[in-house]
Amino acid sequence: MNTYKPKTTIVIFGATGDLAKRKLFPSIYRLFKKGKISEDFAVVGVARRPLTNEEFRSNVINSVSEVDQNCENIEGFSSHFYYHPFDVTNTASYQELNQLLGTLDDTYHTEGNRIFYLAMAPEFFGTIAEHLKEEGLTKTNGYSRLVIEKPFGHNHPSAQQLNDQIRHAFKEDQIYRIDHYLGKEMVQNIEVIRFANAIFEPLWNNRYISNIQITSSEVLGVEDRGGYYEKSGAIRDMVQNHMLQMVSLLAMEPPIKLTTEEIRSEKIKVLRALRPVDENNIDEYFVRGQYGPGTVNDVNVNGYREENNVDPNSITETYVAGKLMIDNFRWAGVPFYIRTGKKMAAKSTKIVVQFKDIPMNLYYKKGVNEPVQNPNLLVIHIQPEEGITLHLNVKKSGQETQPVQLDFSNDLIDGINTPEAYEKLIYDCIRGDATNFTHWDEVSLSWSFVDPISSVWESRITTDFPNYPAGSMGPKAADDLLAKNGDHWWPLSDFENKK
Ligand SMILES: NC(=O)C1=CN([C@@H]2O[C@H](COP(=O)(O)OP(=O)(O)OC[C@H]3O[C@@H](n4cnc5c(N)ncnc54)[C@H](OP(=O)(O)O)[C@@H]3O)[C@@H](O)[C@H]2O)C=CC1
Ligand SMILES: O=C1O[C@H](COP(=O)(O)O)[C@@H](O)[C@H](O)[C@H]1O
Repeated sequence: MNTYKPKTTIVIFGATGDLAKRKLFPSIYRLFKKGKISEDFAVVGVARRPLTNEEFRSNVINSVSEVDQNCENIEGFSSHFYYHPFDVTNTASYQELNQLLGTLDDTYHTEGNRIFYLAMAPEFFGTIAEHLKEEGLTKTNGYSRLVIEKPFGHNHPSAQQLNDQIRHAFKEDQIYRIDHYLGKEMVQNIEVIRFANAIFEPLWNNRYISNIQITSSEVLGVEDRGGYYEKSGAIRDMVQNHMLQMVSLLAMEPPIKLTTEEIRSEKIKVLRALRPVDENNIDEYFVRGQYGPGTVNDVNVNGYREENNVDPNSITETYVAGKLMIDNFRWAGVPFYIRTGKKMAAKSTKIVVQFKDIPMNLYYKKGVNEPVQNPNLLVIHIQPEEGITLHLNVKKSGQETQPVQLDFSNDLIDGINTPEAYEKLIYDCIRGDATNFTHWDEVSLSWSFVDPISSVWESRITTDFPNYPAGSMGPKAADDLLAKNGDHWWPLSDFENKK
């Protein structure tokens, strides 16, 4: 059993915000409840609104209680929380914060270990990082780590500028860029499924795999984030980060060791091998969509253009489907299809690995009654359910076959909900494991891939929007994208409720 319990002070910038309330406080609590962090920890909340320590602690208790029904020792937990109100653009306040951190280092014996978690709007990331260095908050006997939320830039130039700014204050190995998909249990399982199973790795290439499909569909729309989303769209919001991260985990070569450097280095090679898409070939590879009014779960809902803080003539895409080609030896000729969108029929993130048909299928006869040929599929269920399904063919009667499924459901093994992504990522950061955070090179290559696509879309005014009704699985053009290759999206409904 791992008995190492790291000691640290976590400073949350943006401690009165939505992310802190919904994800960060409950995740830190779960680590505390499971005994994964030592009693020697403190959390300092920073934001502008004037709260006392007691009021802040009460907010923490409320937010934890909302997601955790069984809040043992919540008072004890909240006693580790302190609140320090200030405007992060105010230089003088950082010195006061430093004094507080010095006191907490002594009170909690944290050995000067400090994590600065930037849960604030991105325009503050650079300023805060610079102030932390200039005002001496990073100069301690322990470690100083910077956790940065998304979005990391709006495009390559702005991401580069932000990176240069934070690199003045923190070295690359002190920076933990969050991609919360990398904290999901089944995303972390991709490597294990591939590299710990003799039956998969030998087949994991263009000789045996026909195509790989990654779907991340959402039922929710843009909610109250219309202002942000208008400038982002689905390509920046989901493709540049989460979707490309899943592609790189699925396509990377086996790392020589399971170290942060080796794993990241293999992922980076995948991103370097992505076939560039530009104005000359964009329609061959990418499709965009925007939801119109429709019905979700039997409720009539607005279209995107009717949402708050959205331009009534907006051409922002709320859906993207793409065919990604990885031009390397292993994957030449194998399409990686991705699709993601808001206000779709189901909340679901799934990966479907479709294997090639066997060279001569004795059981498949074209002609009368045409039995369906069922390719072998490996389905990785990321969310809401977590597990793996392997689709095989077995004997039905006579010379007919029928598809069957071998299921592994993660709930059955653990017997409890799997940990929140944020809980795992915060724990990794406290322990200094940056494997499930993105290196600058990954961020940079992802923006380089996505930028030409978004600039073409922004420059080409589409008259087609809205082109899919809320509650559907996206525009027809996304089906055509695969049909051109003789492929089709595996319907998510085929994989639901099978366990
Ligand atoms: N919410 C979510 O689910 C997700 C959020 N993110 C990212 O996390 C970050 C935070 O998001 P979210 O929590 O939703 O944002 P919110 O708008 O809810 O919170 C912003 C926080 O920043 C504080 N703040 C704003 N201006 C200042 C200032 N000048 N000085 C000090 N504090 C300030 C606010 O407090 P006050 O007004 O008291 O100053 C508040 O605590 C963003 O980068 C977002 O993109 C990423 C993924 C999911
Ligand atoms: O980063 C983001 O992710 C969420 C989807 O995350 P999930 O864990 O619920 O799949 C998305 O809604 C949001 O727009 C985006 O910023």
